[in-house]
Amino acid sequence: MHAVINDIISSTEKRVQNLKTKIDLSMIKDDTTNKRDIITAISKKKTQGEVAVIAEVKPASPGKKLQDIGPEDAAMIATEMEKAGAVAISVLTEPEFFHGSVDNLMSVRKKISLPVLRKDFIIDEIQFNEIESDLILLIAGILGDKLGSMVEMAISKGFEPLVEIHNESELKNALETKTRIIGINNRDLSNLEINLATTLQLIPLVKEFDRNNGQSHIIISESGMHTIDDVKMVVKAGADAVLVGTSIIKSGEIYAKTKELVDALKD
Ligand SMILES: O=P(O)(O)OC[C@@H](O)[C@@H](O)c1c[nH]c2ccccc12
Repeated sequence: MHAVINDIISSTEKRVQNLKTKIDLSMIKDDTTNKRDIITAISKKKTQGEVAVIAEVKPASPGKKLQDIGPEDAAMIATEMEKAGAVAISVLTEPEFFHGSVDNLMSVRKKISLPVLRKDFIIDEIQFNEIESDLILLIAGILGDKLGSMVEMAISKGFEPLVEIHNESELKNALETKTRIIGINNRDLSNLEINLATTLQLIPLVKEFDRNNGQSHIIISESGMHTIDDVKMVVKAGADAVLVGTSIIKSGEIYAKTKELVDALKD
């Protein structure tokens, strides 16, 4: 792990300790009734010849500020993304390194009707009780042996888990869990470098597993995509959806940039 990731995990451990003193167990929700389904939404995009773009409300990444985003701005940005045809919205809730907040997520989920992904560093089940979302990110490289049980707990709490992996051994671990969605992160958490070839290399392994086991995972390519060509490349390789933050936020034209990527397959 890169030093920054270790710092993020330490900071998350403190947040979790703090949550444990604050969250009353009676607050635990297992509300599976009003969840928004991303799997159907993704297949619908495909039949329309559009790219399933999960657009991310991302105020910063470690050491790089993008845009101050409070709850009102988050809702406005997400509304533009929804209008432009995004299939789902990802909202950063990690406060220290990504300047996100659970208030941003709450505000977004109230304003729009797309499925919402909670983007954070989930290391303890108590975090499932912090806020409601449709999907929740679980990072294989961080959870290690705990991945399978965290996936099951997330499901029992009504979340659709999105398990993020970056290499073959993390993928193997992910495929042993009950997750239906695999996110291939093009960013290597050990050096923070981006390489879109990660997606191209790992997709065939998922497909092979699915063929041999009669399963069909949804594959999302995550991070480092900026252009129509980037998106086309990973979709042609078999990605069912793409997760894009930085290039949409940095463009300053949320609607236009999101739409450009949604329409990447049209000419
Ligand atoms: O901003 P980008 O390069 O388009 O990437 C978005 C998303 O993939 C990235 O924010 C991300 C991927 N995995 C994460 C885990 C935690 C926080 C953030 C992330």
